[in-house]
This record gives sequence, structure tokens and C-alpha cells, in this order.
Amino acid sequence: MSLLRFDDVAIHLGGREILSPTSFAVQPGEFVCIIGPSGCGKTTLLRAAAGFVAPSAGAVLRHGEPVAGPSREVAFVFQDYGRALLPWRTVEGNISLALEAAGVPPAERRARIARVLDTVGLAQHAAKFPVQLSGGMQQRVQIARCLAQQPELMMMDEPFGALDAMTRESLQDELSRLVRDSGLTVLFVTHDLEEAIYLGDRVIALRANPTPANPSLAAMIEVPIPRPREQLSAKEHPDFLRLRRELYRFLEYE
Ligand SMILES: Nc1ncnc2c1ncn2[C@@H]1O[C@H](COP(=O)(O)OP(=O)(O)OP(=O)(O)O)[C@@H](O)[C@H]1O
Repeated sequence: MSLLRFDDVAIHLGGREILSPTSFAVQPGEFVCIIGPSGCGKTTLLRAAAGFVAPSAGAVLRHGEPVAGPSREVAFVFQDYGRALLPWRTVEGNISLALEAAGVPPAERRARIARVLDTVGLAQHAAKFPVQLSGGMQQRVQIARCLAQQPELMMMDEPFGALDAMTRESLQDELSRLVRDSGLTVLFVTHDLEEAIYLGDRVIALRANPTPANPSLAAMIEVPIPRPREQLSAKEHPDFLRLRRELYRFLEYE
């Protein structure tokens, strides 16, 4: 059974159709990237998948059950790390917060925090405050916080959009590795089609201003590039170049 399924999901906000009836399914362990022009409803789709926005028509199903609201099984990583982390809490304290809210006992909290900080390479920085860390490190804290919750689904909304190119590539590789090791399922929104192809098992392309003839779901492509992927060789792979061309044309004309 699919971990997540959109069955003809339409979403209207402010009297406008943001997402026209859209159907797709996400299997456990899949990494699905969502691209599309600004305002096409990528964030709205993530929010609907997480139960923050109710569909105007159709159904969002997790494990075959309608999603009724937010769940601890779903964790978010946002682009704006400056606002996503509490500045008055240390790295450790930020990660602990969600676990405290979930009632995880202190000893297990400490063990989970140590484990996830190790996973993202921040074990030496547990006692620092966000302001003492670079942007890339703050994003690692957000990812660690997400992993500590042990969700089944990780939603990432342009998580690397504000980082420089080098940091971005190294975080892409870290993310690929830890997703492969953990078996997490990921929905990842990005503007960057190379990032979508490099990270995704599948890429969903949305168009803005849908009509019945041109619905929101413009394309859904499989990425057959073998894993583990490596930046240079993956980006020279014939399938990478083919998909980049296809998606580039799509984005150019939308
Ligand atoms: N609560 C709301 N009420 C009314 N309109 C909304 C609401 N939330 C989002 N919108 C509108 O829905 C459209 C899609 O927004 P959304 O943030 O999902 O797009 P996006 O593809 O993620 O855009 P971007 O790439 O710029 O982040 C936008 O036009 C936005 O103004």
C-alpha cells in the first residue's frame, strides 16, 4: 500500500484554484521531488500532504486512511533556518523541543539527540546556539531535529535554497546518504531542476494557473540514474542530461 496518495486532490485558496485535481502515489522509502514555477502550489501541496490544508475536493490518504490533520509521523524542514530554529535554545535544546512535546523520556531524548547529531556531523556543536553556526550547519540542525522525531515522512520545502553552491552540494550528498541509511520517505520541493533530478527517484512538475486542458500535474518522471550518486558522474549521465532538457523546456514555457 502507498505511504501517501493524492486521489484527485483539488485545493482552492482565497477563491482561486491553486491545485487542480491531482493524483499520484508515494511508496515507502521513495524520494519524490516537486518542481514548478513560483506560485504553482508546491508548498500548498506539501501542506496538504501533511494535513495542514484540507483539500476542496478529492482525498489525501496515508496508508489508505484519509489524513485528518497534522501527525507526528510527518516532519518539516524549511528553507528559512533563521526562523525555523529557536535562537535562545542550543543545538541540543532545539532538537529536544519536539521530543519533549512528544513526551519522549529524558534518557531516550539524550540518546536520540546524540545519535542524530552524530549522523549530521554536529556532535561537537551540541552546546552552541544557532547564531554561532553557519547556514549549512543550521540546516543540518533542522534535519537532525527532523530525524530525531523518527517520522516516516520528511517534508522539505526548498531546504537548500538559501545556501551557497558548495554547501548545497555537500548537503545534497549528506541527505542522500542519510535517507538511504534510514529508509525515510521524502517529499522535497525545489526550484532547481538539477537538484530535483540529482536527489529524486521521481520528479513531479507542477504548472501554475491550471485549466482543465492544462492541469496542475504537468509531468511525472522517473529518474533511472543508479545510486549512490556522485555529483560529477551523475550530472554527466545521459539520463540526467535528457531529463534536464525535458524539465528545462517545461519550466521555460510555463
Ligand atoms: N492561505 C492562503 N490564502 C490565499 N492564497 C494562498 C494561501 N496560501 C497560498 N496562497 C496562494 O497560493 C498560491 C500557491 O502558493 P504556494 O506557496 O503553494 O506556491 P509555491 O509553488 O510554493 O511558490 P514559491 O515557489 O514561490 O514558494 C500563491 O499564489 C499563493 O499566493
